[in-house]
Amino acid sequence: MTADPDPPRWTVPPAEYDDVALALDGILDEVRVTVPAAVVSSLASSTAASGGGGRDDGATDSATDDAARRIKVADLTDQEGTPVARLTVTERSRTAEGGWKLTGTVTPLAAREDGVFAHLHLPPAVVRERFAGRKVAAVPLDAPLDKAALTALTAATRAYDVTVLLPLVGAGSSRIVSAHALVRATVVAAELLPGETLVVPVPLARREDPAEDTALRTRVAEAYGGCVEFPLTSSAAAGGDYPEPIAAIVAAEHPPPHRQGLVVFFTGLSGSGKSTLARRLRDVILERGDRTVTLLDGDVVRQMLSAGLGFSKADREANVTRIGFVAAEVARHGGLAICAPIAPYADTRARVRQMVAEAGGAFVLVHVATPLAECERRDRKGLYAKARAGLITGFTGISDPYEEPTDADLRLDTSVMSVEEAVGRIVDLLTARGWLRPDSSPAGVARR
Ligand SMILES: Nc1ncnc2c1ncn2[C@@H]1O[C@H](COP(=O)(O)OS(=O)(=O)O)[C@@H](OP(=O)(O)O)[C@H]1O
Ligand SMILES: Nc1ncnc2c1ncn2[C@@H]1O[C@H](COP(=O)(O)OP(=O)(O)O)[C@@H](O)[C@H]1O
Repeated sequence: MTADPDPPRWTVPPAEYDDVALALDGILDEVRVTVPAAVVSSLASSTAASGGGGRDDGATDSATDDAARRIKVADLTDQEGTPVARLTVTERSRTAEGGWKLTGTVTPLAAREDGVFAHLHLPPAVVRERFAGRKVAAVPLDAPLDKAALTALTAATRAYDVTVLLPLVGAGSSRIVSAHALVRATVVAAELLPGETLVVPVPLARREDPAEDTALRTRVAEAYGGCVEFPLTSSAAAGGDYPEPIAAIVAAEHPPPHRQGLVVFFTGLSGSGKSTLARRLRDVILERGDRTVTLLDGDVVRQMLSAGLGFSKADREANVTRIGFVAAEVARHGGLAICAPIAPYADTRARVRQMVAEAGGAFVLVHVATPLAECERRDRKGLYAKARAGLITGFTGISDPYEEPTDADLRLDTSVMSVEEAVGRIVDLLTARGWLRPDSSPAGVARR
């Protein structure tokens, strides 16, 4: 069989990238990867352009199916686009969403240089060779070891010459601490265990199915030279009784709420009062002095981050997603971001909520539910009048949708409450949930 002269290439998502790494290390026999729709349609279009016929963009549905079926070899790249592995396809299948998955074997194209504690990485073959002739206990870990787990592990590995600790750092692998902290905590644990130890991070991505996770962990342990009877998923939970140096690593990842990343996200019609409340909230928090604040106001964002975007559904989604991305990064570092776009679509707001959660931040949705009639009466910028006159099309609330949130943490109607009252309600909520400290407000500042 001859390989395609110029195989298609694409960037695989993190979990698939982790599987590729495990397959290159010989832990998995095969990988199963998703073919991006754009890759299939561009293959189909290029066939059509060379005489295959098709729809406007040159690709019919059967042409895209044919194109996916014709992929025999593909180059899989890392996030920067560097090809890391060549896939030789053994099987193809359709996904429920109508896309394609390819299964196959991989060969290396470039050494994987990135990843969590990459310098500690050792392939199983190297570890087995290093400890040849010795009795090796290999223990996958997805949580920091607490005192009880360390005692159990010490007992379980007593009869072994070497203990290889395998912190699982693949996509979605640890729910208690970050992958980096898990490796740090494991390095500390290794020093607390008797006998010879080695720490090797393994990028095993978490599956949906716990049985599959367990089977894969056993496979990882066996690849590294042996498996001991030890609960593969550590029973340790956040708040477990950890030895001091591990406790410090876990605690650093679980700051008290007033130092946790937080996004306060205002949504509401134009003129509802989002910017006014967002600015006042920022000032109140700065006056209290307990947190720094990044304000991502709708108008300012549109000049900076979203210059050039208009008000079509796609442009609004892009604008709000960009705001969410920046806010999530602020939250990732323990900051407080206040956002104030109209954000008319529930899906986009949910996506922002998700991005913030993935960055480890908390998310508070404030619906500024001032009735349209009052927003229109205010009409500070004269835009409602223009929208009514048909001079502006697709104006939110007049000729474009606003999907009322059903998941708001607070609903504030500024036609019946003052700015100070509304901001006071938000401060009360943030304080009740611990994101602001109750004792840091100089009397009378929050409510004048
Ligand atoms: N067609 C249309 N619809 C709604 N709003 C319009 C439109 N055209 C311009 N403007 C002005 O743009 C401001 C809204 O921008 P946002 O970035 O907050 O909107 S969105 O979240 O992307 O939907 C909004 O400002 P605010 O009044 O501060 O909300 C309007 O002044
Ligand atoms: N209780 C209130 N809360 C917020 N804004 C109010 C209130 N009462 C009157 N306003 C006025 O309504 C207007 C709201 O405009 P703005 O804050 O720019 O809204 P948005 O950002 O939602 O478009 C401002 O002129 C503000 O002074």
